[in-house]
Amino acid sequence: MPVIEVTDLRKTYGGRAVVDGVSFAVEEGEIFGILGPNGAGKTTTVECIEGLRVPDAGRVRVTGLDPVADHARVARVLGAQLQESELQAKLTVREALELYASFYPDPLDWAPLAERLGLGEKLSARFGKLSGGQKQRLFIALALIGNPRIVVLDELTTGLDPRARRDTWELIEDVRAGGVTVLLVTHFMEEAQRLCDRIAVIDKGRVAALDSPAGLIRRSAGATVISFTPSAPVDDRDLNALPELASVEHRDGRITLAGTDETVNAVITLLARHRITAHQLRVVDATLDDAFLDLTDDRTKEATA
Ligand SMILES: Nc1ncnc2c1ncn2[C@@H]1O[C@H](COP(=O)(O)OP(=O)(O)OP(=O)(O)O)[C@@H](O)[C@H]1O
Repeated sequence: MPVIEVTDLRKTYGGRAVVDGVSFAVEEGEIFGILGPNGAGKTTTVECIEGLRVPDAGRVRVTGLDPVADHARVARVLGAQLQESELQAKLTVREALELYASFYPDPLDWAPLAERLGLGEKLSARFGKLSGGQKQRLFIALALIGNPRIVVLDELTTGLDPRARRDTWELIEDVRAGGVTVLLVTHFMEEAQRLCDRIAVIDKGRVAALDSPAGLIRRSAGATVISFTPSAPVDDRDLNALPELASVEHRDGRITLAGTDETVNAVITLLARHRITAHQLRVVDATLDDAFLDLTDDRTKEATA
């Protein structure tokens, strides 16, 4: 059963549709990612789910509740990462954790949570004196302290060093293992690929694609890339006739083709037929990075169309 349902959501600022008919559903217990370029409308979408912005049109439901009309009840099931301005500089880490724990009927024990997030040594430090990464970790702790059914994390690991980022990923996996649904807005492909069960790619206020990370990679035009230096010239007409070919590039005597496994098999057959040897042959699978660029870059779309 979906715990978040967004149907034809629209939000306009100054006559410009920033969210332009977004629909998706997040199932209970999944880690659902929202990925998209800067200004795509991700935060606006997520803040409509949190009840912090009022949609111009469309419907949002969180565990069946309207986040605007039922704000107090939604706040009890949905934990969200705060914005920096929402905490006073003089508050200590311990005070912030105790204060936020007091808002909820069944909060988590804050001490182990702080420890898990590497804040155990910082309990007496004032918020204003924390580093960017420490503030970030405190915001994650505060999003989880109410023991929510759903947690919304926007730019979860921005500002964290690689070690802290990996620790946070493990924490999120533990949180999900405990039955919490996670909605994650991220710019980091590695993070999305590692954590998310499904991803909605949002571009210019619309859902450009919605699939598992592997599914998005498979969908991208050049899911497999083969490159080689041929021992003799290869006719461009033969290359362009290869099945499922997405692109051909010639550089310094090297040929790079993007396509699928079928393209790879066909080019090998083609070379064998002409008795051409493929020196330094490399075959690489596309990454989520490639899929993301492919799904959100107009030039690529125009080129493949
Ligand atoms: N309150 C507002 N008033 C006017 N324009 C806004 C407002 N909030 C957002 N916008 C505009 O809406 C667009 C989408 O913003 P949003 O923050 O949702 O994008 P985003 O996908 O989260 O981007 P980023 O990855 O940069 O955080 C941007 O062009 C932004 O300038």
